[in-house]
Amino acid sequence: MNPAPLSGLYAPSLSLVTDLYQLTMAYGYWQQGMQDREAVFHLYFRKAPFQGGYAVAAGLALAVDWMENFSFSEEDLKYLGSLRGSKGAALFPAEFLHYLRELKFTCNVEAIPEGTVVFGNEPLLRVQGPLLQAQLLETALLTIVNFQTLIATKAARIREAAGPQDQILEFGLRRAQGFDGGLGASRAAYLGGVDATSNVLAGQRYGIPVRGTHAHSWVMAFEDEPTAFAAYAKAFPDDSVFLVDTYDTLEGVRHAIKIAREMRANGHELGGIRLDSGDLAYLSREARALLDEAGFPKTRIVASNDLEENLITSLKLQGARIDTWGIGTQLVTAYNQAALGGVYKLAALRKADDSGWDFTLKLSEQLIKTSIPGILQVRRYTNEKGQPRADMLYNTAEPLPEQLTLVDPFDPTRRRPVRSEASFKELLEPVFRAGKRVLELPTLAESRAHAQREVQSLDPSIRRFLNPHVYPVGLEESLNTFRTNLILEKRPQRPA
Ligand SMILES: Nc1ncnc2c1ncn2[C@@H]1O[C@H](COP(=O)(O)OP(=O)(O)OP(=O)(O)O)[C@@H](O)[C@H]1O
Ligand SMILES: O=P(O)(O)OC[C@H]1O[C@H](OP(=O)(O)OP(=O)(O)O)[C@H](O)[C@@H]1O
Ligand SMILES: O=C(O)c1cccnc1
Ligand SMILES: [Mg+2]
Repeated sequence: MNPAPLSGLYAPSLSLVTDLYQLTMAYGYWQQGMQDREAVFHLYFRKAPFQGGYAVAAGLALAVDWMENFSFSEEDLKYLGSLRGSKGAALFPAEFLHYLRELKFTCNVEAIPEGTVVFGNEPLLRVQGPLLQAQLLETALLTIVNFQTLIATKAARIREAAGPQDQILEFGLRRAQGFDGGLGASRAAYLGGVDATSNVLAGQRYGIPVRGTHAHSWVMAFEDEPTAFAAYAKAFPDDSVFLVDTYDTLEGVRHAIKIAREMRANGHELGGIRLDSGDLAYLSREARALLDEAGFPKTRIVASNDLEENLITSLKLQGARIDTWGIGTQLVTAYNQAALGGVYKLAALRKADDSGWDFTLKLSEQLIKTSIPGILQVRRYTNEKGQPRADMLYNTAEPLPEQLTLVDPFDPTRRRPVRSEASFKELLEPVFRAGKRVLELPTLAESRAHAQREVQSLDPSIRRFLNPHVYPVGLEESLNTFRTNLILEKRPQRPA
C-alpha cells in the first residue's frame, strides 16, 4: 500500500485517529447490545504541567472540528474490514462495519472554554451520550487537548516571565515533533500568549500574525556583513531586523547602525537587531547603549537561543535590555515536560433497566489516581474583583445541599464552608446537544485575549514558577462522601 501523502495529514475526516482498542471495545459493546447505554466521561489531568500552579485549557476548537467531522468513510471501513485477528479471521464483521457506516454523532458535550485557567482533576470536557460513541472519542480528544493545553500553558509561563510589554515570537517549527506537532504548537503558543509565529502554515491556517528576521546564511552569502544588511534593507526597507552575531556581535551592532543611518537618510527605520549567541544580558546592554548613543532608541533588540521562562527571568534580573524574545525548541516541544497526562474516565453509566445512574470509579493504590464519579460541573468562586478563590466539583445528577462545603479530595480533614453570598460561575458550557453544535466558537484571537485575562486574574503566588501555592479545588461534601463510600465498597478489604 502507498503511504498517504503528507497533505492527507490535514484531511478533515480523521476518524481513524484512534487506538485499535477503542474500535475493538466498540465492537464488543455492539455485540453486547450496550452501544446505546448512556455514558458520561470526563477528560481531565491530575497535575498541572511544569510543576506549575495552573494550566491554560486549550484545544476545544480543534476537538469540536474533529467531532463535527466524526464519521467513517468507505476507505476507513475498507481498511477496518481488512484487519485480521491472530487466526486469520476478520477482526470486525461486515454487520458491524455497516453499523459504523450509519453511525451519527449524537453526544452531548460540555467544555471549559479555551484560554480558561484550569487545575488538577477538573473536567475540561464532559461527554454524555451512547457508550460506544463516547468511547470512540477518547483518543482523539486526549491527543488534541493534552498537547494544546501543554503548549498553551508553556506559552503563558513564557509570557509571565517576559511581562506584558515585551514581544514574544514563536520560532519552533524546525525543532517541532513533525509537521502537525509544529502546526499545533504554533496555534497553542499563540493562544497561550505569544504575539506571532515564524510558521507560515500556522499563519495561513489560523490567522496568527507571521514575523521573522533572517538567518546566518543570509550574512554568509555576501562578501561582508554590512553588504548583507544593506541588501536585506533594500528588500524590506521598513521590515528589517538584522542578525548581528554571525562574526562578532558588537561589531555586528556597529554594522547594523551604519546601515540604519543609510536607511534613515532614505526615510526608513531599522526595526531591530537580533542576538543569537553569547552572553545575552551583557550583549543586549552593550547593544542598547550603542543603538541609543547613535540615535536609535526605538530599534528593538530581539534575543533567541534556547530560551525559556526561567532563562528569561534570569536575563531580566541581570538587567538584559531585550524587548523581543524569539522562542523555539523549549516552547514547541515543551522541553522540560514532554506530555500532559490528561485522562478520559467513565464516571456514570445509565442502569440497564434505565432506572437511574450507576456512578463509576477507577480505583488506584494512590488516592490521587482514583477517579471522581458523577456527572460533574466545576463551579469557580470569585472575590469582589472577580479573581478565582476556589473551585468546587459537584455532581449535577444529585441535588446540592443548602450549606456547601469544599472538601480536599486528598485530605478530607481540609474543608472550607462556602459563604452563601459568594459569587461564582460554572465553567463547563454546552458545546454539543444531541450531536449538534450549540456553542458559537470564539476566534483564536478572542481565546488568546481570554487566556491573558484569566492568567492575570490568578494570584501571583499561584503563577510563580518555584513552588507555587496550591489553588484550592474541592469536592462538594456530599460528592466526597459518596466517592469515599464507593471506594470503600469497591476496594477489597483484606483481613490484617
Ligand atoms: N546572561 C546569561 N545568563 C544565563 N544564560 C544565558 C545568558 N546568556 C545566554 N544564555 C544562555 O546560555 C545558553 C548557551 O549559550 P552559549 O553561549 O554557551 O552558547 P551559544 O551562545 O549558543 O554559542 P554558539 O551559538 O556560538 O555555539 C543558551 O541557552 C543561552 O540562551
Ligand atoms: O533556539 P531556539 O529557541 O530553538 O530558537 C530557534 C533557533 O533557531 C534558529 O537557529 P538554529 O538553532 O537553527 O541555528 P543556530 O542556532 O546555529 O543559528 C534561531 O537562530 C534560533 O537560535
Ligand atoms: O525569523 C527568525 O529569526 C527565525 C525563524 C525561525 C527560527 N529561528 C529564527
Ligand atoms: Mg540555536
